[in-house]
Amino acid sequence: MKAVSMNAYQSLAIGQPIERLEAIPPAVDAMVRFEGISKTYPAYRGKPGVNALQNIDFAIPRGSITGVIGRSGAGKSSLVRLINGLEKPSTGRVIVDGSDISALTGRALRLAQRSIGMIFQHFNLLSSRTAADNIALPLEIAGWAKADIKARVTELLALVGIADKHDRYPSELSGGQKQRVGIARALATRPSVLLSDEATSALDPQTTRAILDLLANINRELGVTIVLITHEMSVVRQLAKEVVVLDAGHVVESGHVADIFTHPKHPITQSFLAEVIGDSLPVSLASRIVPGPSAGGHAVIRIEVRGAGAGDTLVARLARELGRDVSLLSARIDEIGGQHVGSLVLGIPLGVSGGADAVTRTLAFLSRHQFPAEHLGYVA
Ligand SMILES: Nc1ncnc2c1ncn2[C@@H]1O[C@H](COP(=O)(O)OP(=O)(O)OP(=O)(O)O)[C@@H](O)[C@H]1O
Repeated sequence: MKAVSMNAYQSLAIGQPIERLEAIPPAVDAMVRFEGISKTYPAYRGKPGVNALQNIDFAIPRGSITGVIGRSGAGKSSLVRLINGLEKPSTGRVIVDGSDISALTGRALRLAQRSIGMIFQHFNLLSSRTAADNIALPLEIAGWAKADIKARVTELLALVGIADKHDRYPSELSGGQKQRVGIARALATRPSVLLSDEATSALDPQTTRAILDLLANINRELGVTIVLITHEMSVVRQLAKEVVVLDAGHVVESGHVADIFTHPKHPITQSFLAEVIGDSLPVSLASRIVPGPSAGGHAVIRIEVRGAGAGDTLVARLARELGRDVSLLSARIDEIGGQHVGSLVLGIPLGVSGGADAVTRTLAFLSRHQFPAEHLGYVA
C-alpha cells in the first residue's frame, strides 16, 4: 500500500476519491510543489488562447521566503492562483503541504484554502467594516465562536502593530496600516502559507520597508512559508532567501537568491540585477572616455564584483601589483543575500610612455584572481 500523507485538511477531505490522496508522494521539505504544470487559458470571443505557464517544476521550501519575480505577463498571478486553488492547471498538479490542491473541489478545497492566506496590492478590505471586523471575516466564515473571534482579532491587531486601530474604517487608515489589516486578516486562520501578490507595489519605499520587515518577523516567529510575487528586484533582495525567475510562462532560473544574483545566467535575471546595481557609467565619466590612449592619461577598466567581501582589498592589491596608484572612477556595490554584487570602474595611470603594458598587466592580474573585467577605453 502506498503511503498516505495526512495533514489537517487532508484528513477533512472526506468525499475526495481516495486514490487521489494515496497518489501524493510524501513532501518532506517542500511546502508547495509544482509538478509538470502548464496553464492554458482557452480562446474566448475571438481572442486567441494563452499559454500562461509551461513546464513548471519547482518546489518552495517549507518555512522559506521565496520570491517569484517576473515582468508583466510572465505568469506570476496565474502561478499564485494555482497555489490557492482559484485556478486549475491544464496539466500537472500543485501539492500544497502534502495535498494535491489542484484535485480538490467544494468543501475540501475551501478547507484547504484556510491554510493559505493571501495579501494583495490594493489590500481588498471591505470599506463598510472596521479594521477589527475585516480581520474577523475569515473567522466568521470558518464558524468561530464570537468570544474566540474577539480574542484572536485583538491578538492579530497587536501582532501587526496596529492595536490602536481596532475601530477604524479603511478610509481612516494609511496604505501601510491597510496592508497591516490585510496581513492580520490573511493570518487569522493560522495558515501555513502566506501568498503576497505585489503587496507593497502601491506603497512608498519607507512603508514598503516596514511591511517587508513585518513579513520577515512573521516568517521567523510563526514559521509561515511566504511566497512573494513581485516585479520588483528590491523586494526580492530585501526579503527573499529563495527566488524563482519567471519569463513568458517559463521558470528561467531558480535557487538561492545569493547564487542566482551573483551569477545571473538568463538575460531577464541580468536585467533585474541591473535595476539594483546599474550597468551604466556616470554620464560625467562616460562622456570623457575615448578609444585611444594619451600620455599621462588613464586606461578605464570596469570590474565585476561578485561574492562576500570580494572587492574589499582589490584596489590596494592591484596598485601593489602595478607599482603605481590606481584611481577609483566609479563604484556601485550592493549586498544581495549576504553577497556583494556590483562593479568598480578603475583608472589605471598610463605614465609618460602611454603604456599599453599597464592595461595588459591589469587584465592579467584580474583574470588570475577571477574578476571578470572589461577595458572600456581611456580618459585624459
Ligand atoms: N483569466 C485569463 N484569461 C485569459 N488570459 C489570461 C487570464 N489571466 C491571465 N491571462 C494571460 O496569461 C498571461 C500571464 O498572465 P498573469 O496575470 O499570470 O501574469 P503576471 O506575471 O501576473 O502579469 P502582471 O504582473 O501584469 O499581473 C498573460 O498573457 C495574460 O494576459
